[in-house]
Amino acid sequence: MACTATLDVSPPVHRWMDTALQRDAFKKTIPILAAKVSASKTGSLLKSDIMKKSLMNLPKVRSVLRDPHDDLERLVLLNVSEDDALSPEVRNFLQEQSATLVVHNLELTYDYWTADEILHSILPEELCKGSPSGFAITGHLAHMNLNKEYLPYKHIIGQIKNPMIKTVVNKLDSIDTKYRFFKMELLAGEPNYVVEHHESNCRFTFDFTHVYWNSRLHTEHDRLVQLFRPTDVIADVFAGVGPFAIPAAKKGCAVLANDLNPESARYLSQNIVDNKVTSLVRASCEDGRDFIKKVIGRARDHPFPTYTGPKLSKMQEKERRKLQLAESRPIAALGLVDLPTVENQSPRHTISHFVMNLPDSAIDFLDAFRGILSESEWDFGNYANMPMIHCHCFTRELHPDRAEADIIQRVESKLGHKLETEVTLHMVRSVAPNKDMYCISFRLPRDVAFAQ
Ligand SMILES: C[S@@+](CC[C@H](N)C(=O)[O-])C[C@H]1O[C@@H](n2cnc3c(N)ncnc32)[C@H](O)[C@@H]1O
Repeated sequence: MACTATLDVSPPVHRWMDTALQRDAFKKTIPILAAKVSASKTGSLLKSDIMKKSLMNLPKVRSVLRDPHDDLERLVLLNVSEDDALSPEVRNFLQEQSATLVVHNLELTYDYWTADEILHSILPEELCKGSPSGFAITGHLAHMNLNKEYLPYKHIIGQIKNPMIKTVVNKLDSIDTKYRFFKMELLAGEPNYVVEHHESNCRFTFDFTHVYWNSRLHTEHDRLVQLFRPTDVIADVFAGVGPFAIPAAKKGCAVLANDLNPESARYLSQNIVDNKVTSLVRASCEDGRDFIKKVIGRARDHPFPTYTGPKLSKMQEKERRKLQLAESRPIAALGLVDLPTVENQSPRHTISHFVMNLPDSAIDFLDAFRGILSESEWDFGNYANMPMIHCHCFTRELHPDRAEADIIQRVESKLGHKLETEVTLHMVRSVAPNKDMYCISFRLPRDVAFAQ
């Protein structure tokens, strides 16, 4: 709770508020002292070491005001209400500066306090300890996960919002099993769930109630996109509305982006246009398994234009590799992930990376990679280097060694092959007390890709 030396600047307590948030009730007037000095002296007061501990220093509150009665005078606000609270040194210093002490009424209103502070003043005391802190904000929409003990207060909690937020929703426990989007209930504001969200210099539009979006994956999106070279061709099997595909294309990559949810595919197409990457991203709407089987042929038959932007310098390559090693757990027995595969192709027709972010079941799709390449001369020649696979997954093994063993075992069993070289495991986030999300990256074994 905000507090200065002797003043209580916490919001008024209103534990009786139940359904309607009355913002006016949060007005608070605090009489404080101000040093009235000529405008030319304000600098000496503000810079003085003696005054440091006595100056008003509150967020969103201006500490120097014009004197309403005299244009040439200023009021330097102090953090006390009684002059006894000032030390003798401070009083002497103010006298030397010909400052006089006056009472100023500091007016704080609802907007002054943070959502957390307001929550603390309205929730029953026993709920204040672990009160839901803040909101996750996406575009104009704030969403929160309220535990069951907060549910009786959900409507009032929903009303605590800042002016940028037009809609507040509570994420319900149930998640759409097929397309992974959250069911949500409106707590406050307009029932408008189509948001425009900005991330990684890209603009994403989507309907929160019909597609998957998780702002917490922002760093994971960035991490993978940074691994890609601008010359790469990426196949995004579970692309959603494009949080990997669009930023990758913005750096020059060509992307085949797929999602089975027709709504995701529709917003993905809109985002491709809005972000002006139409020549670099192709959207499709089919099952991931079919997409994996067909995508090699699509890139071969309809190549992407050659990358013409600036080349990565040796230095940038080194940095990229360092970053990859720093952020992931190289699986010692298997070696490190090497730099991705294909050098400047002209035009681009060979896939360097597959992204598979469907953590619940992406591993189950890995057998679709068996036989994606044929023994044709073209495939042999162009896939001298196998693509990298970045496959997201969950594990209930919380110890890193056991998580590694569990994930590798499931991946190898689905591929029907041992993972050979260049394997790393990256812990993305903890999604529940007993469930972690990982990304395993590995180079597709040749024998799997060329399997009969
Ligand atoms: C966890 S979301 C990830 C979306 C996006 N890549 C991201 O990082 O935010 C998984 C996506 O896979 C899509 N999906 C679910 N099952 C699928 C399937 N069988 N084939 C293709 N896409 C599928 C869902 O519609 C959803 O958009």
